[in-house]
Amino acid sequence: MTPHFDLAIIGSGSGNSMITPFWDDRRVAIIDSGVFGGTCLNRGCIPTKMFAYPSQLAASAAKASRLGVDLEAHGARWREIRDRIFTRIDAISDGGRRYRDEELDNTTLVDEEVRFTGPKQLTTAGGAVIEADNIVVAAGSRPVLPVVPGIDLPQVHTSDTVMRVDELPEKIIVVGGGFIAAEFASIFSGLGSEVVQVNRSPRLLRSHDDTISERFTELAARQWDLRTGAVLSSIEPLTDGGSGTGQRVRVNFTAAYGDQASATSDFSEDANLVLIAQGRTPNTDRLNVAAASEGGLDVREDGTLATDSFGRLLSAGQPVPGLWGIGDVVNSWQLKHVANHEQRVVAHNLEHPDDLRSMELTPVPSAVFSRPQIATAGLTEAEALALYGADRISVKVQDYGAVAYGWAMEDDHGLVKLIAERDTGLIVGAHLLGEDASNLIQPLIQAMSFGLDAHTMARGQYWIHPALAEVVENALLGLEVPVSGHL
Ligand SMILES: Cc1cc2nc3c(=O)[nH]c(=O)nc-3n(C[C@H](O)[C@H](O)[C@H](O)COP(=O)(O)OP(=O)(O)OC[C@H]3O[C@@H](n4cnc5c(N)ncnc54)[C@H](O)[C@@H]3O)c2cc1C
Ligand SMILES: NC(=O)c1ccc[n+]([C@@H]2O[C@H](COP(=O)([O-])OP(=O)(O)OC[C@H]3O[C@@H](n4cnc5c(N)ncnc54)[C@H](O)[C@@H]3O)[C@@H](O)[C@H]2O)c1
Repeated sequence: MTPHFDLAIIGSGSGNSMITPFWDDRRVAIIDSGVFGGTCLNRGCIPTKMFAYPSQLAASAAKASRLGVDLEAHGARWREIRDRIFTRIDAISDGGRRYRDEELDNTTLVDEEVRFTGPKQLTTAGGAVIEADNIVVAAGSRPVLPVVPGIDLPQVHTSDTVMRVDELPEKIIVVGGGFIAAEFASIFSGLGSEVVQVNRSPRLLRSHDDTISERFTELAARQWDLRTGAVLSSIEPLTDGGSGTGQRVRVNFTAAYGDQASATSDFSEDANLVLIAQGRTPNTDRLNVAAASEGGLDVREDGTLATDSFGRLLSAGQPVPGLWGIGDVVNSWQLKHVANHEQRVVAHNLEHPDDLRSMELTPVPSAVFSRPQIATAGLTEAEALALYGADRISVKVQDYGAVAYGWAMEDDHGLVKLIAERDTGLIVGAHLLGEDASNLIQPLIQAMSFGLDAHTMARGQYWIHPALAEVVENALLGLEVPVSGHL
């Protein structure tokens, strides 16, 4: 007999948190053909930050000498760092898997690839059919690999595998200029690898505000070998072996803009390891969504599945009863805190069909845990200019180096850039680059989320003196916006 569930969830990342106490007396299938716990836990947010922190410590030696302190980094014990990180992570993944598989009576773990074979019907790779009244698609995304000769060589990695290699690579080539490339170039250069980063466009982190993107590109070029205006064309094994960690590869790049104004010409670099970081694609194509409803599910141009604001999957623009979507497979933010919010909303909506709630949180913030860190929320200056026009916004760039704690740090690069509506003082964009940017931005996210205007935020509370947060206070005070009653 075909097993029938009240709820089936495809994906054990954010999908695993869908199983609230409401389901205790109901039958739930949690389906994942990969490692239990999904991307963030096993190969995403968490291990990367666990590598970023020791890397930052190693890199602090150079910073310290500017302040008259002689520190020396004697190298990083890669295997020890790797094993500390994954001993912890693998135990969490194994524990979560065991809990769902063995300890709970109401949940069934299906560790196979599934695809839709009918409305509310899934079939596993092994041919087992599963039916469920409700299906939540939380199938995530995966790295995009360019189709070039040599891409299958064992020296070529993505973020899925690079954190588990046996040796710290002597030399690594990072291909790409987004979040993942920025974080791994920072991690490996901090730990002592020679890093060459190659990006197609002249600027790194191009989706960020121009001031941030320009400053980060400049700082990256000071810390590792940055080449821009080039694309990967092929990778070939080198027969002479090379020193250090196994056989090296030769990585060939072509000038991205042909004969045009680019200063770059074709070039090759040898390395022990190549990291491809050219974006992630939603796992929609693994699901056979054409069979999920009459007429199939709606797929957006970027490959994500379309949902309404309640998280219901759509077919011809209409919600399909019982089908829901969360996370990277439905939104292009590809951020864990966004997936978590969507999960909470859909969990509520499944439990309360007569009181549906919308995904409502704005703005969506993010941080790049690179060296230096970057944090952002809301509109870039270019977006604000296009939306409001120059005379309706005020922009302030405040350097870390201009506040007391910045003097203590002898900071020469950190900045806070704020964009606000001139007539209301509401903050519409916040962009930070520098020490602890991922934490410093949080009060700005709070103000933007709750509609607090810039002057009230600056003068309606104490700012601890002389904490680094004064850089945010000063940026707020530098905006040309209405003055509140606070002194
Ligand atoms: C290197 C890296 C660093 C990151 N750092 C951060 C960060 O610092 N902060 C942040 O907010 N975000 C970060 N992210 C993004 C974050 O990890 C993702 O947004 C988040 O994990 C997405 O969760 P999800 O539940 O949508 O999908 P996932 O966690 O990817 O879960 C999807 C699961 O579905 C399974 N699956 C897919 N298709 C099928 C199928 N057909 N059958 C069976 N199983 C299937 C997969 O095996 C997978 O386990 C990072 C990502 C990467 C790659
Ligand atoms: N700290 C974080 O929150 C964090 C960290 C890592 C990843 N993530 C999430 O994962 C997503 C994926 O990260 P990512 O760095 O792979 O993607 P990304 O979109 O941030 O960057 C992709 C890079 O690849 C380049 N690229 C794309 N196609 C190319 C092509 N054909 N040829 C040459 N270059 C090309 C782009 O120009 C860009 O520089 C991010 O968008 C982010 O949402 C978040």
